[in-house]
Amino acid sequence: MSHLASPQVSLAKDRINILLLEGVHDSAIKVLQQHGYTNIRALPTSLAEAELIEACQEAHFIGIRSRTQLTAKVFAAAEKLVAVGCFCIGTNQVDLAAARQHGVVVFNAPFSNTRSVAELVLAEMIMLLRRIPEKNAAAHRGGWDKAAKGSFEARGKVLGIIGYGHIGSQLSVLAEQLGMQVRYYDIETKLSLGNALQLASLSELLAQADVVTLHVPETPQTQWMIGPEQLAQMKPGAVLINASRGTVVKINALADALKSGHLAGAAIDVFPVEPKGNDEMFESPLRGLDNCILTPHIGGSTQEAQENIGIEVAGKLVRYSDNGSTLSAVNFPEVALPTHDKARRLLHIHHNRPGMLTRINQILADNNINVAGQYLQTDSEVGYVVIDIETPPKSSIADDLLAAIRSIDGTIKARVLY
Ligand SMILES: NC(=O)C1=CN([C@@H]2O[C@H](COP(=O)(O)OP(=O)(O)OC[C@H]3O[C@@H](n4cnc5c(N)ncnc54)[C@H](O)[C@@H]3O)[C@@H](O)[C@H]2O)C=CC1
Ligand SMILES: O=C(O)CCC(=O)C(=O)O
Repeated sequence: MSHLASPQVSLAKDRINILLLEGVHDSAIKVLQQHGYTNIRALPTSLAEAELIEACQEAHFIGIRSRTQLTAKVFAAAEKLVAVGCFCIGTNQVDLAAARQHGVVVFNAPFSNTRSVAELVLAEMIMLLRRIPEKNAAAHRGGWDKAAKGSFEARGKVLGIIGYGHIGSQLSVLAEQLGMQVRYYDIETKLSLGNALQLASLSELLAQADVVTLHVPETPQTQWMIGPEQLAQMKPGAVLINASRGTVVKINALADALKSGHLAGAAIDVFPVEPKGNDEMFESPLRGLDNCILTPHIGGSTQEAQENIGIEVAGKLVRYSDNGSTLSAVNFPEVALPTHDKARRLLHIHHNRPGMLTRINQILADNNINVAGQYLQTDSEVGYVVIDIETPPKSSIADDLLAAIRSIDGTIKARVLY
């Protein structure tokens, strides 16, 4: 087989199409441009599935936040897609398994907006303990509720944190500065910061806390974890905060607990169904309840967080595109790679079956190609091998060699970096 037919088998950067949705911060665009990626389409909103499928046909990289649903159907249609950047923490809006099956690597920003969420929750906690939402609403209507009844300091109160990860643990430290007693429940054993205490069960936490706040990811185990039974276990007059995911709390049950007065208040940032854009009507059984703070999923929406997330996730996309590194990918075997100045780099994503590497190496050997370095990581389903090629020299790896490697049964995707 000749490997000299055509030297150019990877795309020039100006032919790589990048689609950014949901108002991803300009910092991402700057990073991409600084690295030579100029073909960027940035939209302020999310897209519904049919529009998304159309928009994805030509995209090599897509950037989203929490609204865009990247379903198996979208991945099946997005033939050129190489990687997805979630410019947020949560990746539940992406069918990660489908992405992996199509050889699409997914990245996120695991902590850049966590301080913003912790600060918002801290503020809401104080507002709720002081009954500010209903006093504020009354004042807007001309009322003047100056009573101290039902208003409390945060000092000395018990804060119950469900999910003691990046957000929950930062909140724990901030709340202790206010003199609160922190208790938390997590399915993992965690390092307790300060004087925080890990409790053995959710029920114990619900029974003890004056303020309950949720900081868990969306998983099958967290779905509807707070329903009528759990709300009934909370202390009368306690307050609930949810800035995690809308599927964690049964919203009708919460509305009932607020209307009955069993709970004194709530602050909710995330909802089972959220509008796709700023112009779509927000519907919720919580609307109109004065003791409930409603915010439009803005826990992480600060200038600082969005700018940092833009830089972080765009950086991960650039690194994968330029260098092949999948370090910190959420759905893919992680491979950390050195630079490849003196070599061409072949990236091969395949179903994890015995003999894949042997077949790739056989093709390289048949073509008298010398391997300078080889990196392999696999998980139960997918293998990712990166091969640095020193000989033949840079200009002589060609279309037919890549075609031969792509034709190995079990190949999902293969590309070459120059
Ligand atoms: N409202 C907003 O704008 C934002 C919302 N989020 C949401 O907050 C969630 C948490 O964020 P981080 O603290 O950064 O995540 P993290 O992954 O650092 O922490 C999550 C914690 O929850 C625990 N956990 C998982 N399942 C659990 C269960 N069934 N019961 C109890 N604990 C459980 C984990 O062990 C972990 O310690 C994210 O997954 C995301 O959905 C994150 C950022 C912004
Ligand atoms: O800012 C966003 O779009 C989503 C924030 C969020 O929920 C997350 O980071 O998981």
